[in-house]
Amino acid sequence: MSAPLLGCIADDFTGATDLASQLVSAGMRVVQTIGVPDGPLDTPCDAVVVSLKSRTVAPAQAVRQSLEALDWLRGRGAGRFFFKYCSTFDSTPEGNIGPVTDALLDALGQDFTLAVPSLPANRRTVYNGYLFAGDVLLNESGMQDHPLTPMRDAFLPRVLAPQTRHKVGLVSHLALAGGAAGVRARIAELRCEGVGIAVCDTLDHDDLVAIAEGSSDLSLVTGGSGLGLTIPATFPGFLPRGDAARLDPIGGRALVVAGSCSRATLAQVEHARAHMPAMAVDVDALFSDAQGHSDALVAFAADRDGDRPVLIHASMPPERLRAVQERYGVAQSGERVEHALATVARRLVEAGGVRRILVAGGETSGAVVSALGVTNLRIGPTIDPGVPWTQSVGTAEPLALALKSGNFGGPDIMTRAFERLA
Ligand SMILES: Nc1ncnc2c1ncn2[C@@H]1O[C@H](COP(=O)(O)OP(=O)(O)O)[C@@H](O)[C@H]1O
Ligand SMILES: O=C(O)[C@@H](O)C(=O)COP(=O)(O)O
Repeated sequence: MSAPLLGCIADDFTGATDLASQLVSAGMRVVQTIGVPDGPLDTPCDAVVVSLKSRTVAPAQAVRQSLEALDWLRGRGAGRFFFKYCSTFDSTPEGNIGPVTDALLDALGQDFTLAVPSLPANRRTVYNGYLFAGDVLLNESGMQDHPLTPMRDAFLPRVLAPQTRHKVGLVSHLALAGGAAGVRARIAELRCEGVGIAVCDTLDHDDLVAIAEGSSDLSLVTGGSGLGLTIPATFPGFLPRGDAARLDPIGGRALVVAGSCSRATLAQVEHARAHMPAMAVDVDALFSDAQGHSDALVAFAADRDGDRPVLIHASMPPERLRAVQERYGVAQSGERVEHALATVARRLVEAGGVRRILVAGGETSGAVVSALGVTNLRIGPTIDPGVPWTQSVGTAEPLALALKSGNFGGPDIMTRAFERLA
């Protein structure tokens, strides 16, 4: 089997489907694996995206998982690599963007890479090193209240510097004005200055074209999924394929599971509550009687007729979330909620006839997909930018899964997604 051109390592599952979907849009055949596979790759493809759940684990663990993924991808013959993290640069003060980038560079014997989080299609742009989400700076976008990775500084070189042992620099919009040649020249300059990781400004798609072309001789690039649209064309001789996004039709009951507390998901949950039966997770009940509360959630969702989706959500606004986290701890409450949502989804698939699931939230998606025993995902049509329908491989029956990044999607995505599938 021919080797994939591009090997990708994604630090969460929604991020992985986001990247996979951009690569598919650019005409690549993509396989998305859940974790690092045990064996060889049995499907021909142009790119492989290994989905990890490494965004918020301890840095040493994230590094270990990422190096295992790199080894496996190299073993499959991939020659260029992409470390995918969030377009809002989600990280803790210790990592894991810096430590994983350092480790991948070392393993590849390289001393330089780019950090390109931008995703202009979803209005994530970078200007003079400052990351914007929509019209506002990252730290005013709601991300300052993220349950696990609150982002309180929009100046990315300053966020990255304490996480890496490399000197951090900037490829600014001034260099991008010179197109791919401008990027190449700036990279050469930064290398002479001893910079190891350069954050890239990006305002629009043309900038992503210039960055992809100007960095095509780097073994490793890092960033958000935006570059996924422009990297494929930089492989000499690559011919985009037209049939990359076809999936089998999947019937069965529909479920929405929301564990994201982002502004976008909160608005989507509010919209969905007006259009489908919905039950909120009670975190206190999860701590006093996890099994009993899980039974109640399953019973609520199972006791519905017809094709209309049912919503189970833990999502809550920042002030209520803070109170929960003060009571039970950030990590402990997050894990408890993820485990509960994943258990409910698994039980409803095993015994409730659920075959179509939209999950909101990256960590939540990781927990759900792992509980369902998915090994690979085939990437299908896009619902909203960065959110494709996918089809599971490895489950007893194929499932239709949409793994939605917390911040992605229009207000009605939780209803519209299922219409798109029909
Ligand atoms: N009510 C809640 N109380 C405590 N933690 C919660 C609650 N709702 C969600 N969480 C946790 O918040 C985290 C949200 O992260 P994630 O699923 O990655 O969403 P996003 O995509 O917005 O980052 C998860 O760990 C989830 O379990
Ligand atoms: O880059 C992005 O914004 C997404 O692909 C992503 O990584 C989403 O992460 P979550 O917001 O945790 O779902």
